[in-house]
Amino acid sequence: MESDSDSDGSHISATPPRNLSLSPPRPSPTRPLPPPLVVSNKSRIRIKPSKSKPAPSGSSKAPSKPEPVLETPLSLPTDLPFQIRRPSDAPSVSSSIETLPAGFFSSSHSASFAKIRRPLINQEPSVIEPVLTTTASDSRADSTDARTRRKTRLPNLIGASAPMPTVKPRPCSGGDGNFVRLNLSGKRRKFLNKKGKSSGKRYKRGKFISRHEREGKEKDIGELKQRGDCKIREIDCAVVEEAVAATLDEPSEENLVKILKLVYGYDCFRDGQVEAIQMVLAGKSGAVVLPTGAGKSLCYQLPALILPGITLVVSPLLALMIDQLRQLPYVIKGGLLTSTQTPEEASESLMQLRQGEIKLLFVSPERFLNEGFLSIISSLPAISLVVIDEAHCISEWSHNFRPSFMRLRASLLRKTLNVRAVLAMTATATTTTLDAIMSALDIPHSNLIQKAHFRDNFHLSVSMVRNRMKDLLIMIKSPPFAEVQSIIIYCKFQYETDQISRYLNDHSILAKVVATVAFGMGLDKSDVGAVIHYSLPESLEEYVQEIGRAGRDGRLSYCHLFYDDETFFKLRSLMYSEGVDEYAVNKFLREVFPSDKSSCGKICSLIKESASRRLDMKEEVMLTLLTRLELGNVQYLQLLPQINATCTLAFHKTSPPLLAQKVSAIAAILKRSESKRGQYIFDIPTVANDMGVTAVKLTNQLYDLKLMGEITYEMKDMAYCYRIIEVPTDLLSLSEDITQWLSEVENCKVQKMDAMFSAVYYALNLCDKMQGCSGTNHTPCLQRKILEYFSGVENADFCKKIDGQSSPFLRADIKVFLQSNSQARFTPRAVARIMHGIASPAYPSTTWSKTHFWGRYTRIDFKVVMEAAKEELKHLVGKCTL
Ligand SMILES: Nc1ncnc2c1ncn2[C@@H]1O[C@H](COP(=O)(O)OP(=O)(O)OP(=O)(O)O)[C@@H](O)[C@H]1O
Repeated sequence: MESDSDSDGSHISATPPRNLSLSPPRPSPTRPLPPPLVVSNKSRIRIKPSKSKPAPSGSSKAPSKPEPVLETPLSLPTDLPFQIRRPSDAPSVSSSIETLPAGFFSSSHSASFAKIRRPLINQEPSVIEPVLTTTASDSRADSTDARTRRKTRLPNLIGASAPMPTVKPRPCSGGDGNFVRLNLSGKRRKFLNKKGKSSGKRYKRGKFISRHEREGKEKDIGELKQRGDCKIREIDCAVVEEAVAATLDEPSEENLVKILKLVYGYDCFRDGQVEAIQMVLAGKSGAVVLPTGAGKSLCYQLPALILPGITLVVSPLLALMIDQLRQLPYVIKGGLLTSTQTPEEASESLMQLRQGEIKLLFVSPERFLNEGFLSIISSLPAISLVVIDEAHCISEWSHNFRPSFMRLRASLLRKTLNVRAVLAMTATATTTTLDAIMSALDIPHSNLIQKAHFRDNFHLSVSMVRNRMKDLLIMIKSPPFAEVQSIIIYCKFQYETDQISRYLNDHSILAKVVATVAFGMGLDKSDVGAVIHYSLPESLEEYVQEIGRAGRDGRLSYCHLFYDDETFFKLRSLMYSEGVDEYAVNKFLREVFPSDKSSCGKICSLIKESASRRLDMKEEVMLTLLTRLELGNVQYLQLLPQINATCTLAFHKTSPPLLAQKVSAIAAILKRSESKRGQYIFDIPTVANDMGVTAVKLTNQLYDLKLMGEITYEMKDMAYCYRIIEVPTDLLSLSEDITQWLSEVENCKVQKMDAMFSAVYYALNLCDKMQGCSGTNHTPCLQRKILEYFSGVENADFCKKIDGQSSPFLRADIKVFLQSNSQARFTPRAVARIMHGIASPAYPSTTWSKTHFWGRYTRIDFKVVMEAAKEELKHLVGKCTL
């Protein structure tokens, strides 16, 4: 297939290159990179490692009402990129949580809404794995430029009379290659505090902010509201309204361009935007697949302004929602609804929604679990449009599947919520993923708007690693990287970021370390001029998303990837870290469904941590299975918001029997609780079932009693909560079906990893260096590989690093391992995981990495190891749990 690059790739952008030598470093991929240039003060880079802290466990000590919470706010530096990864050192692209940009809550930040405040009591654990970001602190561009070109980021508050920013006309972007206004200041964005001084704080996570700081933040938000009211020149609203009315009557391109100019200051639309906007304005549902940074947000922002009803935007990460809310033009009144808000704040937002003060509402997919939310939303004035941002998260065949996105189906959106049109947007969907998205949302193929998969302003290169750290240092110090304003370095493991940070600091290079997937996914930071992949990405989707953070100003950007076999083997092993066998699926189903056939309607819970260990199944996998049991062909259960399942309660005023006479909840608790040293311990769902109420209702009643001083209580054991709809009659065939599905998902992940390897291998070894490729420029061939991959083209030169070959020592080693651990009951998968050095809930690395077989066979296909383990276990009947 033809590359979509129309040049030799050394200068592929239609727009001017950065003011630097275009010749990239010239090392051959297998030879060391050139010696470092002398680093002047001007090009120093600061690195500051982030510290990952475990999410606080749920506790009833939280002062606010114990409403179950599904999203997790993390405050991270707003001026920094960041990445959330899986809890272990294993990398993962899926995260069922939401994150806030660091520093978002800090008093110095120009926060754009006042709604995120409450400390979480029921949150999913999250671990941040930093992406190392290096940001050159020199300011090469002159300050006049800086003043004139700095992008005005205005808070988008919910107030009805929000004034408009001054809008300057911008040059026509003219296609995929031209993007954001340039930011040549070379200076870091500083967020000013109340006194107009920079706070100096760079990194703070929401969960750990003190009350004092929180109060400061709220004040700031109030000030921002005021500032918005008085300091910014208003656009003539009447003119905008007139243009909107005209466009409603006749949604012609001419009318749309008028609004575009008035509101954004852009002269023309980019490829795909008008079609998408017109489709949505016509009330049609559609899918939009445009490259990273191509301007997908505009495809829903303009309709949100024009359409009479509300636009809901479902986004996978809180950080993205905030970023997008912040970037909304003032005329579009935006809001955000998350379960991190207090009930009062949430109802205030809902009131504003009802009164039409919010036109565009960002929500997380988890919100669609909440019946209260659904009934409120369906009672609202018309929802004109639901937008699914990062829609690939809907599909299990994508690189970033999120079970909660599965809920966003046409049936729910159209039938239950009576939504007029649905718009799915993504930059990274293979044909299989796209089919899955469109079928889930009932979008006809004729309504697919798909443009180039790839922007054309990337200079891509790959090199084989010798000494990765050294190679990196040399690369950062050499042109063109040395002259780029901001560089992101993506790492897979947190320890790598710490190592790199120390190493670069030792070499007089300062850099910042920051984290979360949000920066890999959708954040729009215009001054990133280069991306370095310190480790191999897990898929071409991930690669494309991550390099997509560079060159968003339309200028040529440099993306280099360091490849080494060791990392590849390690990552490929990790693709098997979530897999589950039929044995475990069966055990899981038996735990989920009570043996009592008359349990339909019953509320049940599954305590996450203990179940995960017992079943040797990751919590995310359990959630995926529960979601499938809800949304599969047969609805076996209905997922409810997560709760803390175990409550320990103490009475303070009235004696328990007396209080029980007055309060039915207490009577029910006394019947079901175990008394220990004056405290009453009980299971929330059990008592809720007895009372015929939901777990949330029961906890609300307890909260009221606590406010009255009658009781105090503590809650623990975060659990998935669900109502049984139908008990499956044939558990065996159901587990068979689910296992088959899980195995296909696992194979798909491995194939993605192999495709990533194949593209890199091709660039390094097989490319004939024709059509612009060279030892240091692999743009044409990588582009071709990416395009083939996304179009589902099978190609002959697809190469795998790992085949089905075994090792003569494998069986013998497994035998020795089993004999020396005869006390344990292994499954073949558990053995294979240990041989591949993959930790799992029942076999944590803290214990099992001590065996010298740990990770010994990463170079042998996981399935081959598993087969060998199966054979060996057969010989050890009694110890085998096949
Ligand atoms: N017609 C246009 N002309 C000029 N700039 C535009 C136009 N449309 C959008 N932009 C700008 O392009 C930048 C990138 O847009 P946006 O963040 O919507 O990209 P995206 O497609 O959502 O990218 P990603 O997939 O990486 O999230 C924004 O700063 C936006 O203001």
